[in-house]
Amino acid sequence: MQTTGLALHTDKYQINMLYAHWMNGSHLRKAVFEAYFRKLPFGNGYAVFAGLERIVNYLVNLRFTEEDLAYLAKQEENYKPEFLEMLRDFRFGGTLLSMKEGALVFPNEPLIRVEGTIMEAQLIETALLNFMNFQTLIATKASRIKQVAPDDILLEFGTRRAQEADAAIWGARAAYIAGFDATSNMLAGEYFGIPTKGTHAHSWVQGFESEEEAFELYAKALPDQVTLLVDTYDTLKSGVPNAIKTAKWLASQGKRMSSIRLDSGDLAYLSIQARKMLDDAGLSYVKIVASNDLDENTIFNLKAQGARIDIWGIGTQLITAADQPALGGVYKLVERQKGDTMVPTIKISANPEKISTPGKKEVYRLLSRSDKKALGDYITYPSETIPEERNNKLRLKHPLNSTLQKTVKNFEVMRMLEPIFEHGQLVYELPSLDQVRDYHKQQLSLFWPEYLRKLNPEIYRISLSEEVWNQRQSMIEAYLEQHDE
Ligand SMILES: Nc1ncnc2c1ncn2[C@@H]1O[C@H](COP(=O)(O)OP(=O)(O)OP(=O)(O)O)[C@@H](O)[C@H]1O
Ligand SMILES: O=P(O)(O)OC[C@H]1O[C@H](OP(=O)(O)OP(=O)(O)O)[C@H](O)[C@@H]1O
Ligand SMILES: O=C(O)c1cccnc1
Repeated sequence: MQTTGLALHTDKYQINMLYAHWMNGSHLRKAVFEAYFRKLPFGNGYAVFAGLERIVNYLVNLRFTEEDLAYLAKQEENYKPEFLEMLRDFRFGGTLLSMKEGALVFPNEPLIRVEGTIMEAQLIETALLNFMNFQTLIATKASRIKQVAPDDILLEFGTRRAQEADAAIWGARAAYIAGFDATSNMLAGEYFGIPTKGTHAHSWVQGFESEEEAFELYAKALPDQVTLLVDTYDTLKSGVPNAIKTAKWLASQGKRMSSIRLDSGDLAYLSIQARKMLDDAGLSYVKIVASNDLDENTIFNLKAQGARIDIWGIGTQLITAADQPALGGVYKLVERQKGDTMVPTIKISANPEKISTPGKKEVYRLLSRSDKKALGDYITYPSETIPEERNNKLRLKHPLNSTLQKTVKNFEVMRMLEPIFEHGQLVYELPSLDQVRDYHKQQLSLFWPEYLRKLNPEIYRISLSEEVWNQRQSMIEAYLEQHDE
C-alpha cells in the first residue's frame, strides 16, 4: 500500500492549471473547495463516509520526489525549471475539515472542505476524490448488506476480484467500518487490525484421493479452526456426511468443528438440509457458511426462503460494487481570493442539479431533543448562528425548490465537519478502526428505519439556511441578467 510518492497521483490538468497560475502569479491566492456527491448509490437512503485516513496519510506525505520532478521536466508542456524548483519545496499547508469516517452522509452536503492556496487545494482534487469516492462507495454497499443480515457474521472475501491491490485492502477496511466482521485479506488484517478468517478452497479437496481424507487431514492440521467446504463433489451425499465424520472425530479429541461452507447450488435448500443433518448428528454447534456471488438481494431472498445460514462470505459483488461501480463525488471551488477578501464562486449549469452552492459552508445535523433522532441536515455559512435554546425553531429550505419548506422545533445540533488540518498542521487524532465502527453504529442509531431501508427509503432532508439559499439565488440571477440578450 503506497503512502508516499503520490504527488503525481493526480490528473495532468491539475499540474497544467498550477503551472498556468504560477505563470500568472496567482498560484498563492487563497481558494476554498468542497467535495460532495449529488446522487446516492444503489438507490440507498444514505452513504457511509470513508476514505479520511487514506487522505490524511496522503496529505502528510505529500511532496514531489526527484523522480517526479525529472518526469515533469520531460513533459511536452515544457514547464519552466523555476516551476519545478518551486514544486521541490511544496508541502500541504492548507486547512481541511471533513466528515468523520463512518458518518451517514447525504447528497449535496459538503463532506470535505479544503482551504488553502490555489496551488495546494487544486493539486489534491484527484487523489482526494479517488480515495473518498471508492471507500465511501464500498462502505455504503457493505452497509446495505449489513442491513439485511444484522445478526449474522459477515466475511469480506473480495480480494481476488477487486480492482487491484489498493482497492482490495481499503475496500476490506471500508466493509469493516460498515459492520463486516472479518476479511480474508491478510494484509488488510496486518495493516488495520481487522480480524481475518479463512476456510479452504476446492483445490484442497481435489488434491487428495478422497474428500474424506482431505477433511481428515485438514482437521488434524488445524484442529482449532475447522471449516470444511462441502460442495466439491456432492454436497448432501458426500460433503456433509464426510464433514459430520470429521466433526465427530474432532469431538473425540475434545475439539469443536467450527463450520461447513456451501459454495454452489440452491443455498436455501442445501442449508436447510445440511442443518438438519448436522443437528441429527448432535452437531448443532457447527455453523453454516455460504458463499457464491452473494449480495444484499440474494441474502435477503435466501433469508425469505428460510435458509439456515449463519455466516456469509461476500466477495465480488461487494468489492467491485457491481451494481454501481462508481460514486460520482465532485470537488468544486466555492470561494476565491479577490484582493484582500474572499468572494463566493458558483458554477452555473443548464441542469439545475449541477449548479453549485457558493461560499464555504458548515453542516449541522439537527436532532430532536425528545427522541434524539435526526430531523434533517442544515447547511449554513460559518458566520451564522443556529438557535440552540430550548423550544428553538428553524425554517428549512429545500436546496433546489424554495416552495418546499419545513419548520423544525426543539432540536439539538451536531456539527458534522471536523477540523483535520489547520494551516498544514494535523490537528486530528485518527481514531482506531474500532472507534470508527462504533461511531458508525452511533450514527445509524440517529436515524429512523424508514431512512435506512434498502428499497425505496424515505428521503432524508438536506436544507440550506436562508442566507445560503439567498446567496445562491442572487448569484444565479446575476448570471442570468448578465447573459440576457
Ligand atoms: N435459493 C436461492 N435463491 C436465490 N438465489 C440463490 C439461491 N441459491 C443460490 N443462489 C444464488 O444464485 C446464484 C447461482 O449462481 P450459479 O448458477 O453460478 O451457481 P452454481 O451453479 O450453483 O455454482 P457454481 O458457482 O459452481 O457455478 C448465486 O449468486 C447464488 O448465490
Ligand atoms: O463469489 P464471491 O462473492 O466473489 O466470493 C468469493 C468466491 O471466491 C471463491 O471461489 P472462486 O470464485 O474463486 O471460484 P468458484 O467460483 O469456482 O467457486 C469462493 O469459493 C467464493 O465463491
Ligand atoms: O476463506 C474462504 O473461504 C475464501 C476466501 C476468499 C475467497 N473465497 C473464499
